[in-house]
Amino acid sequence: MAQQIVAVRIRPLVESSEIKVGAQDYWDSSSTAIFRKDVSDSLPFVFDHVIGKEEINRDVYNVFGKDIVTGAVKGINGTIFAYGQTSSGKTHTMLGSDTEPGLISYAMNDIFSLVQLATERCFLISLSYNEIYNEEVHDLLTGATNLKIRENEMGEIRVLECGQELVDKPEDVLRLMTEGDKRRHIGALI
Ligand SMILES: Nc1ncnc2c1ncn2[C@@H]1O[C@H](COP(=O)(O)OP(=O)(O)OP(=O)(O)O)[C@@H](O)[C@H]1O
Repeated sequence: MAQQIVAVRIRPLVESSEIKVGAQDYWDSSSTAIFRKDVSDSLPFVFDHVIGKEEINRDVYNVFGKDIVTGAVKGINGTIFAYGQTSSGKTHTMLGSDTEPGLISYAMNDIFSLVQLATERCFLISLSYNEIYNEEVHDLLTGATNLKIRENEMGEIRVLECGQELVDKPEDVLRLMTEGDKRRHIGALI
């Protein structure tokens, strides 16, 4: 049975663009809901989890990513998906920064470590990298545009004819995903 967990992550205000111009933090939270501070009787927006602004990417990965990655190595399909408006923190969460690795780094390290331990099985690890923009699917590895998406008889969603690169170490994945101006596209790991 498919399981989905939806969490909202509250990010700190950004010094250079938000604190400097006097932006305020309007949200209070509990462990599963967020509320507007400035609205009396604000209705709660409820999620499976609220990730507080003090939590770093490693905490987020350990709570939300690790089980999905461990499951994937055992053959269970899994997706980690960051969704949100511009500047909400998708790239920070998935890719990270020079000072803080993102979920993709933690996931890749775990995948390659788990695969090395599973000596009784053989693994082929490949990367596809697609962007959905204005309802169109683009291939960020090959440059192909307007790819088609189809569901197969197993109920799996596939992007048709998208490029694939074989990878044999975690660093290959980050290099392929960040060379050129691709850094801005990152929001999901499937
Ligand atoms: N949890 C966090 N802690 C500290 N800074 C964060 C956090 N999340 C995001 N930021 C900062 O907020 C800013 C916007 O984040 P980010 O670039 O990740 O947004 P995005 O959702 O990927 O935006 P876009 O859709 O425009 O690409 C960046 O300066 C980033 O460093």
